[in-house]
Amino acid sequence: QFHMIKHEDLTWGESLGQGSFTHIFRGHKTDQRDEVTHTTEVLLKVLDANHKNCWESFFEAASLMSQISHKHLLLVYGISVHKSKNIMVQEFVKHGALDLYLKKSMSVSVSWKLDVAKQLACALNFLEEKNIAHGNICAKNLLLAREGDPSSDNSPFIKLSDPGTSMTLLGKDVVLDRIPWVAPEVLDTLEIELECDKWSFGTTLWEIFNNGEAPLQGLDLIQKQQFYEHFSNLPALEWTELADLIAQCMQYQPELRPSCRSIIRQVNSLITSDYEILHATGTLPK
Ligand SMILES: N#Cc1ccc(Nc2nc(N)cc(-n3ccc(CO)n3)n2)cc1
Repeated sequence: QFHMIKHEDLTWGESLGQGSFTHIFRGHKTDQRDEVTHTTEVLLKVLDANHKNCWESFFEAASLMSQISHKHLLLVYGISVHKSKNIMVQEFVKHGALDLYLKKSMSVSVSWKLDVAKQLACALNFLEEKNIAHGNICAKNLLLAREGDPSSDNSPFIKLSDPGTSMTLLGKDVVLDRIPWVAPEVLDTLEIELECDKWSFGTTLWEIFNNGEAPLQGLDLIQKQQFYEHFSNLPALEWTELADLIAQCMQYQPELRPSCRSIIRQVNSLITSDYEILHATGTLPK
């Protein structure tokens, strides 16, 4: 169910950092189509050699992304296996991960952030309709394809990245370190259900409206575990309606979390609300 890409058709560029058990590089792939050679810029995601046992889950995550296609889901061209290297070949998304982008550019507007939130909600709704749980929703896995800028008022465009190695194969410490993105019930079951993505959506909203600052950043793994044991909540944002939506998503009882339809409706009402107009124009409508 995968397009296999020959290693000799890949050229490697600079390293762009690393994720859980993976390294990412800029690169190119060439393919011959009716005697014409096409060169495409790609992102090469390599599974660490010392985590070879995760290769099924690494490719399973990728195959999830290639079985379905949606404008807000990352395009995976295929995989390449060469000697001990397992490589996922992804479309290169121009502006990279949203968390780094938000940290760098402190000037994105409330409407820009709401636009991104709505796109993520649509991607989750699409996955929910297919009964597919992603399992790793966070700002680091939201990729910015188009910046959108205030002057020409064209809007941002995001793509949801692959979920990466599944929770079950990650060590307990890696799962604990994903607090508060990972839903509390996952710590016991290590099972990813649709409701888990709603919890993570709440955490990601919090990140976006805190300019990419990671929630619970300073806490160690014990303190993170206690955050859940004490049924704690993230600090509420000053925009009450937004804080309410985050609180609904981050309810400890999975069945109480809102449906994606409800999340989209609530994000839409935030978009049309006075607070947004006030922040966009500096004045409230008469
Ligand atoms: N400076 C810079 C810069 C870095 C990366 C890209 N592009 C890109 N394309 C992808 N397909 C995936 C990613 N990722 C980045 C983190 C993760 C974690 O999952 N993915 N970045 C563009 C500019």
